[in-house]
Parts: sequence; structure tokens; C-alpha cells
Amino acid sequence: MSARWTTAVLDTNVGGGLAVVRSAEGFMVDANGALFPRDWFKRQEPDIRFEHGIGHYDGQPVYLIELHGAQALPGCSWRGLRQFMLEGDADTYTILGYAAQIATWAREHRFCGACGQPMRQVPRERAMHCEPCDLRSYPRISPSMIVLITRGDEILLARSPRFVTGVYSTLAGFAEPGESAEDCLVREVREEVALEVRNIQYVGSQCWPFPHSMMLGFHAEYAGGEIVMQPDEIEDAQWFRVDALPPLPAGRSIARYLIDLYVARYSGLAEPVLPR
Ligand SMILES: NC(=O)C1=CN([C@@H]2O[C@H](COP(=O)(O)OP(=O)(O)OC[C@H]3O[C@@H](n4cnc5c(N)ncnc54)[C@H](O)[C@@H]3O)[C@@H](O)[C@H]2O)C=CC1
Ligand SMILES: [Mg+2]
Ligand SMILES: [Zn+2]
Repeated sequence: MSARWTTAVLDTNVGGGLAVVRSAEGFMVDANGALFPRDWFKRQEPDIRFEHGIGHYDGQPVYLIELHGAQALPGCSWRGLRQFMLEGDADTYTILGYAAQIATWAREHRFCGACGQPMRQVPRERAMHCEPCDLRSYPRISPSMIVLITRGDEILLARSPRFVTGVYSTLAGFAEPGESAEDCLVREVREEVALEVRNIQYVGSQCWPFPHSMMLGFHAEYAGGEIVMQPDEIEDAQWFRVDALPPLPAGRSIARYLIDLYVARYSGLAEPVLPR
């Protein structure tokens, strides 16, 4: 959230406001950015799959419009959410991150998981509803733990084969049913590098809309064991001295924040601010 952006469930039958436009190719942008006058956009006869009213930006209603295909409009192009995370301003990224999660959920909950019938948007609530089953589906959020493990002037960083070449990051993993956040953290650390940790401290959280994680960030101290890398998941894991770190994750990630925070505290520098 920011001071300028608040989420809301808006009536799509009311005209006006702004639109963010999404397709499988990402979000539509032109020279003015990713927010379009909604009535103007609808006059371009887009092939709309669905529409949700998602919030207010500077008091103006904002709608998400999802298209069937990546139609080209003059002067417009498509840009992925990751690019906005890396390069966009914080407000635009927050709005599009939220829109992307609503779009993912709306696209994946068109039919009831119990009976297979089409679901309908519930007015004034962010939910899809199956009438015969009286079943509601809400946007999915997946809790994920992320932890920086330290050993004095060394920190543990690892590479997944999915990462950008050369980049090392903190360990992370999705919570399973039946686990506390701390249980999950201990299990993930054992699975990925076979180490034991102690003094688990919660640091802060971050929404990570790729596609719907809620990152819970922790710091933990090394307690024992030798690194054994999990096949397929972990390509490399090493202890790095705080003054000799490898290429790190993007500045807006909580992974980077956890690393920067520890390095700042260890070196007596000013502490960074957790990006939202
Ligand atoms: N914001 C940040 O700084 C960072 C965010 N992340 C995010 O954290 C999340 C977890 O990290 P990973 O190491 O990839 O997870 P992980 O260590 O649990 O392994 C991924 C595996 O978990 C399973 N999985 C996928 N979606 C799931 C879900 N919703 N619930 C339970 N299991 C699921 C799949 O088998 C997948 O291959 C990812 O979304 C990743 O993008 C990871 C590192 C940094
Ligand atoms: Mg992992
Ligand atoms: Zn049903």
C-alpha cells in the first residue's frame, strides 16, 4: 500500500476512472505509463475477458481489464510485471502487483472446483461464487518463509537453477499445511542445505506477486551441520563474508533487504528500509 493507493471492490457497471490493462504478455503501457482513461480504452473495442474494480489511486477509481489476447493499440506495448518491479516507480508496481494477483485468481477461478459449473463475481466482495454449491473462492495468497542465516561475519547464500546467472540469494520456501512459520523455516533449511539454525527472529514481510506469495522474512543464526545441497532445487550454496558478497537479488526484494540489513548492522552503517 502507499498513501496514494487503496484497494476497493468497485462496481464495473459504473463508467469513468482509470484502467490497467493485462494480457498474457503483461501490462499495456504507452508514453504516459500503465494507467489509461478507462472510457477511452473501452472505445477501442478491446476483446475483454473480464473486468474488476480494484481500488483508488489519488482518489480516482482504478479497474483491471483482462484481455483475451495481446491486441496491439497504436503507441502501446506490453511489459511484464518483473520489469515494473525492477524499473518502475513504487506506486505503479504496487498497483500492478495487486492487479496481477487479482487477474491470476479471476482467470483460475472461473469454474467451481467442487462441481465444475461457471462461477460468478460477487458484487461488493472480492470473491467468486458458485450458486449450486454456495461456495466462495477468494484470491489465493501463499505464505512463504525467507531466511538469512548468518555465522558472525559470514552469511549463507544459495543459487537456484531458476535465478539470473551469478546471483545468490537467501533461502526461501512455501509453508505446508500443519506448519508454523518457524517449522517451515527449519524444514526448508534442512531440505535445501541440511543445516540447523537457532535464534529465529522475525524481521518483516512483503507481498511478492510472482504469482501470489506473502514473504515472511526472518534472520537466524547457524547452529550446526555441513552444507549438503538439495538436488535440482539448489545449484550452489556457500558462506560469503559480508565484505565479499556475490551478485545479489534485485533491490526491491525482501531477500536483498535481509542481506543489506545484516551487512548494515554488522558494519555499523545506516539501516535500509523494507520495500513494500
Ligand atoms: N521476494 C523475495 O525476495 C524472494 C521471493 N521468493 C519467492 O518465494 C517463494 C518460495 O520460494 P521457492 O524457493 O521457489 O519455494 P520452495 O523452496 O518451496 O520450492 C518451490 C517448489 O514448491 C512447490 N510449490 C509451488 N507453489 C507452491 C505453493 N503455492 N504452495 C506450496 N508449494 C508450492 C513446487 O513444488 C515448487 O517447485 C517463490 O514464490 C519465490 O518467488 C524467493 C526468494 C526471494
Ligand atoms: Mg526454496
Ligand atoms: Zn459448485
